[in-house]
Amino acid sequence: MSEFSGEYSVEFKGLTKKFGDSTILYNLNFGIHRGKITTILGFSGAGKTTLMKHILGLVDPTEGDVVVLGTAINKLGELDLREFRRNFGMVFQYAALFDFLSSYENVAFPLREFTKMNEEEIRTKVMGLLESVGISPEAAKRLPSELSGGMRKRVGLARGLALDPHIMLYDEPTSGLDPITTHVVYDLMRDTHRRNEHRGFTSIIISHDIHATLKYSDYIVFMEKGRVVEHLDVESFKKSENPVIRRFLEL
Ligand SMILES: Nc1ncnc2c1ncn2[C@@H]1O[C@H](COP(=O)(O)OP(=O)(O)OP(=O)(O)O)[C@@H](O)[C@H]1O
Repeated sequence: MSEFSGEYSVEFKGLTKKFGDSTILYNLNFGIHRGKITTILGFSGAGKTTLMKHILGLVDPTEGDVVVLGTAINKLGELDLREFRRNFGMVFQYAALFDFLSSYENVAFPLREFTKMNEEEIRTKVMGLLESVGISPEAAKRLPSELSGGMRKRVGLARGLALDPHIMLYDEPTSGLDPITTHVVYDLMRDTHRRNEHRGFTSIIISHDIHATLKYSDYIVFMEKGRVVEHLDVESFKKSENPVIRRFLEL
């Protein structure tokens, strides 16, 4: 595991991405603060998911570098990249659990895949993780189809945390949830962050949800058409006079 201690967990250095003739990201230069919650906000098609894919090394920059925990991830070979991805935990839009595995087995999966832990160690770790996200031992035995949407997100979060990642990535983590469950999930994300922030744990969230973003983020990166319009701490963001931001805030 990385002992990285720089100011930014992720740095985009002159990142440009083109698909064919269309430019999707334009010469981005900024850093995502280590130990903080940063939300990437913007309208559909702004390039948020493409940016996230660069952080994970799933797509290569057309120009520039993406430096994660001090390593230019776009320069790693396949094997090193696979190992490096242990630094990340991910929670995607639809929780993306394995349907045929119980909650317990879903959380145990990365431990079986990537560690040499024995069954007893796995049990202790999985039950601790499930407890930390509010999943009972009884619910641990259930299949995802037997859980509510909010509970599936909790299990997804527990699974994302299994390998003690340095960076958690959430792509639209609450889409499809009702407003109350949305806030429960955000509370959980924040609690998870606070429990781990002493070790530089960084949370990066992609969202359209302005209200949750203002409530839960430390920093906000607002993107429009492949460019960063503002990158500010949340209090400064609320006061931004930028007309694009004002329009978004008034929605
Ligand atoms: N593999 C690809 N090939 C071609 N174009 C792509 C590809 N991936 C994304 N794009 C285009 O890049 C632009 C940005 O897409 P992206 O998914 O990053 O936006 P987004 O901000 O995440 O949007 P949303 O909020 O709707 O998910 C879109 O116009 C999309 O069509």
